[in-house]
Amino acid sequence: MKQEMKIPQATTKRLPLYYRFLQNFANEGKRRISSQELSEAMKIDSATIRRDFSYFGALGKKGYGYDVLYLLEFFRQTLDQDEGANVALIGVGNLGNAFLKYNFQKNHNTRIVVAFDSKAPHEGTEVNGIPVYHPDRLEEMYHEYNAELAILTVSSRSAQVMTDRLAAINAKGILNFTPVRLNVPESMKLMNIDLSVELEALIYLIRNSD
Ligand SMILES: NC(=O)c1ccc[n+]([C@@H]2O[C@H](COP(=O)([O-])OP(=O)(O)OC[C@H]3O[C@@H](n4cnc5c(N)ncnc54)[C@H](O)[C@@H]3O)[C@@H](O)[C@H]2O)c1
Repeated sequence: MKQEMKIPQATTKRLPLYYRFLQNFANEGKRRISSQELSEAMKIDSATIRRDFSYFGALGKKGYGYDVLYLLEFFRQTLDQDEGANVALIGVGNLGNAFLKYNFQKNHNTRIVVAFDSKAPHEGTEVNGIPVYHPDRLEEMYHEYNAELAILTVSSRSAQVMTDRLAAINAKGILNFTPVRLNVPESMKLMNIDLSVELEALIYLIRNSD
């Protein structure tokens, strides 16, 4: 992202969501939207939306709401939607296979360009048209395919080792699906995705709603 200011991770995570909803509104021909309308569509409270938007400067006007096309352009640039990113997938088991079969590009400019699995042959194979190599070739192929970041779906015992190797080749970020709390250098961005944590949060919401 181009932004230099410190934006909370929770806000960052919502940006692609805002972008998608704004795209829908724009496609419907809507040119103006209030935080209340966005709130109802996205099921996020309007105070959160206003606070999120405030990190990017005063994007809305009182009594007018937000200019949909302006916001869309703003988020598109902020999220680098034009450029997209090349992603490497490390670990092609149950989860990794599902990611290779899911076409990210339908919604985003981001794509998995190369994958690695210890069961793959040295010369490589293909899953859904995406090359899969043995991890012996990580350092060589990561650069060959211009990967910027990695999705980590290896078994727990390999998680830190592969993270260290990714750090050594200056991978910019890791989306970590393993349950391991990874040590990464400061220069590397890390996001952890844990379905059980998300599920617990949902259960909490269900139990505590009136
Ligand atoms: N975050 C979540 O919500 C969630 C959900 C399910 C599983 N997981 C985690 O995701 C990971 C993958 O789960 P899975 O069910 O796909 O497991 P899996 O055993 O089916 O797949 C792991 C794959 O990693 C490969 N691998 C192991 N070491 C490697 C290395 N050094 N380099 C490259 N590939 C390597 C294995 O050959 C295997 O194909 C696990 O750590 C699991 O705990 C997370």
